[in-house]
Amino acid sequence: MDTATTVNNTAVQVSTVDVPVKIYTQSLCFYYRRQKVLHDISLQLPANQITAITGPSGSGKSTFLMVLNRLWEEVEGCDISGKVTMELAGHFKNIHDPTLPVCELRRKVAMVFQQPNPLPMSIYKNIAFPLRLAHVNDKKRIKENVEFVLRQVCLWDEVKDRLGDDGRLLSGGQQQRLCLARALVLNPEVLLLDEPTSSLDPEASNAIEELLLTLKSQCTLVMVSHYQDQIQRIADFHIKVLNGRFSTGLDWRGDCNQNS
Ligand SMILES: Nc1ncnc2c1ncn2[C@@H]1O[C@H](COP(=O)(O)OP(=O)(O)OP(=O)(O)O)[C@@H](O)[C@H]1O
Repeated sequence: MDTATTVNNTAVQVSTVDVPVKIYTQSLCFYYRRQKVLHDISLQLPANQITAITGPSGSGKSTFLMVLNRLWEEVEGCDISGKVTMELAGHFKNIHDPTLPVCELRRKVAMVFQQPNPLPMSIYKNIAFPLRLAHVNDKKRIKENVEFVLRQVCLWDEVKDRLGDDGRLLSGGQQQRLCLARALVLNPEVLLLDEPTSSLDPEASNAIEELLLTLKSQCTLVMVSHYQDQIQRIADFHIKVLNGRFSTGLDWRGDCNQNS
């Protein structure tokens, strides 16, 4: 592995390779009820790459993901300082800019959680719901999109005859793939993944890893993972966290071209 050396406003330079930046954090700190759990994080996340975040339990990995789509604002007693800038629809924006409504940010920055969280509605509606929220009303288009993303996450064959069943009746692994499909249906620019394969069997896990590699062409992936072998297989960059402090540079997988 190589280590990132220089950063400017448009690219992370890793050895002799320049990689465009999608997300900057500047002096980012995060507090739960005044307890500081993220400490002064300034880093750059490369566009259209998979960046893996690893670290011991409780070190702040999930909290960092929640900052990137402002999900922390739904949790009582939290506070933040510093700045997060993201390239969205071709423009760099402070994600806390009042001109960027949080619902619009979350459409572009989707998240899949460690614990699958299907909505209390049918399998079909779980996927159609975000489309409806985004004012997509064309039933044919919704149907096509639902099928497309369910195929993408290798769930279509298992659920095509029971699309009206409650999503919560699926197995844990199926629920995880359903939630990934729901995250993908609005074509996010950034996909945040918190242990995306932790509830999957090896076959489903391999299929999802393959999918994540293909998604690099359409979005930037930031993935928390405890699995070193998974990081070796699919991540391009690697950031380590310890007690809310992030390693200063990105470790770059020298053989990342294998995953391009
Ligand atoms: N809602 C909350 N209120 C108070 N403290 C919290 C809350 N959520 C998380 N924490 C604390 O913040 C710190 C970081 O938690 P976080 O969930 O981000 O860690 P993590 O690295 O993702 O852990 P894991 O690998 O176990 O999922 C921990 O000390 C945790 O106890």
